[in-house]
Amino acid sequence: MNGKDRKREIGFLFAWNGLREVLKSERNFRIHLVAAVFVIAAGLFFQLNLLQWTIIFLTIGLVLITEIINTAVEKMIDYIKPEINQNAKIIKDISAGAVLLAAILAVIIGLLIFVSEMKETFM
Ligand SMILES: Nc1ncnc2c1ncn2[C@@H]1O[C@H](COP(=O)(O)OP(=O)(O)OP(=O)(O)O)[C@@H](O)[C@H]1O
Repeated sequence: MNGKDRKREIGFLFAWNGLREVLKSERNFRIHLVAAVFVIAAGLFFQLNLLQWTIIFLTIGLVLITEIINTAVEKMIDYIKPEINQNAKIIKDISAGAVLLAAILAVIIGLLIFVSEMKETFM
């Protein structure tokens, strides 16, 4: 393996480490993951089409990725400004706001897809 490949592999390992850290330390991330598993199970039950699956996976990704970035922001603020500080508060609140928005969008998209599927299947 040449130096460039080795560097790329190490970079990948660091990134993987980051995901493991979020999984280990963030309860909300684990809750979102469990929710994603339920949504995928529901998708299999209702036999979603290609477009619906694409939207579902994009939405799951949006929620998980915003949660990961929010965690990075929180950890960065805790590192550079561990004491009570108004700017630290605003930065964390804005970052948490991104997760909230993604979660609200996910609920709306989930309702749009699954309510129409339920109507077709059960009514
Ligand atoms: N250094 C700080 N100075 C002022 N307010 C802060 C500070 N740190 C956190 N806060 C306030 O507390 C809220 C919660 O921050 P915290 O870092 O505990 O995140 P959290 O929402 O509990 O996230 P998690 O549960 O994922 O760790 C922030 O949104 C902010 O309003």
